Amino acid sequence: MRISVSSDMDEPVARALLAELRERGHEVLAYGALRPEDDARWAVCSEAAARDVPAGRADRAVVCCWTGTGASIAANKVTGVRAALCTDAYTARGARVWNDANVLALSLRLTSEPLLKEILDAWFDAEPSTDPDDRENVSHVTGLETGPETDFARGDRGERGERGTGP
Ligand SMILES: O=C(CO)[C@H](O)[C@H](O)COP(=O)(O)O
Repeated sequence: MRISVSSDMDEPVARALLAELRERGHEVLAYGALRPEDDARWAVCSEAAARDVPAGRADRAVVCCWTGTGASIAANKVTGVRAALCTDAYTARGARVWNDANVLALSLRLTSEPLLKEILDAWFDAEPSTDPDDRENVSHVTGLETGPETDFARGDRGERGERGTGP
């Protein structure tokens, strides 16, 4: 696969991520502090890496910052991106299976190199669920990017449940 990778900090685990992806046979496009002269602000480099996915320049992206939060927020603002901040392998697997996440966000602070490998194993091994309920959730999230607020989100009682009717 071709993977876009960004980090706002030139940390050992970010370098390990590049090396690990290349070791696994992926082509890597680096952004931010991982590329000379690039803009390393977390908002900017995360956006740049994430944009490669819906644009077809990359199959997936991995965006990193110290907490992982800013990188995931920036990536999720890009239309067509479903970015998931993952701090363990179970979450990374779930992000692929249930969320069909196409961007992985990582915390440089929390991700050790052994944990990084576990997260990448889970992230690349898992496939999106074909369960109709899971696909409907993914479609719903995709629709939020441009669509109007749904009755369900407004809290109207619908056939799906009672959300919004509590105290
Ligand atoms: O975790 C982050 C954003 O979510 C950043 O990595 C952290 O805030 C450091 O950024 P800066 O060097 O710009 O202060």
